[in-house]
Amino acid sequence: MSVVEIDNLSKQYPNTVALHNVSLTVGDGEFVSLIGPSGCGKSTLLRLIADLESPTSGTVQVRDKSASQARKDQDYGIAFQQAGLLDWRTVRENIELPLQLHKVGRAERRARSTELLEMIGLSEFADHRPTELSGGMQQRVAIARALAPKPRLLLMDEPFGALDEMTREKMQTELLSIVEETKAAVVFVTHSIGEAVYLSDRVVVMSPRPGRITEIVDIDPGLRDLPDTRESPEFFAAITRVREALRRKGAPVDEVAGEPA
Ligand SMILES: Nc1ncnc2c1ncn2[C@@H]1O[C@H](COP(=O)(O)OP(=O)(O)OP(=O)(O)O)[C@@H](O)[C@H]1O
Repeated sequence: MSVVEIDNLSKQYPNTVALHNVSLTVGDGEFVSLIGPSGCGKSTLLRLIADLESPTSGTVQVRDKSASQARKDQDYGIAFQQAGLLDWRTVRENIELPLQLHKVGRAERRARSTELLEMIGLSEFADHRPTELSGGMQQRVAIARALAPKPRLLLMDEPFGALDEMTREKMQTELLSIVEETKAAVVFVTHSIGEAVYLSDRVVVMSPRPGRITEIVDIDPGLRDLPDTRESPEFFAAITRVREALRRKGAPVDEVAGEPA
């Protein structure tokens, strides 16, 4: 079953065609990364899925609903580069915020935030303010907040972009175990080829002017189970495949021979 169904989506700003005829399906529990040069429309595509923008033409469906209905129903969690936590609320209160909006009762909210705090390893910081946490810790809280209502879909726009390399790798590993546990599908925007390869089932390669999908690179699901994935020749081979796809900037995916539309 598909979680996101994007059909012939175009987005035109007054001076820019940000996206042109983009079609993409994201399956249940699938991890899909969007990668491409600056300005190719990655964030625009994510914002259209989240109904934070309206398309010029084409459609987006989230779990068989229109994007706007899915937003009203809060069918997805969002995490962006800036953790975007509310400084006047404690860490626990931040995590509970979407549950409050869902009108979940106090006891259930507390139980869920306790479970999530444990999952992200920050139980002892429950009553701290976000400003007392490091960038990586804040990012973990933002992810826990996005996961609180148990969404089947997570939309993430460079959530680890501001972190140092070591914290970033740790967060990537944590994110994978979190989505494995919650079975959420993820649409993930990144500038890092390594990050895209490490996390994804499929890497969607985009090119600008007009923004479109040029190739989709499948990543071997066995890659993550290798003893030291990031050091393995298989990992570097996959990175090379994505890098070459980025260099090709070829025809849209439905015109690339042998590629599915
Ligand atoms: N609100 C807006 N008004 C006008 N043009 C916009 C707006 N938002 C984005 N654009 C344009 O649309 C194009 C795609 O922008 P978008 O932010 O989606 O790219 P991106 O691939 O996410 O870039 P980056 O990797 O630099 O974050 C760019 O040319 C940008 O200038």
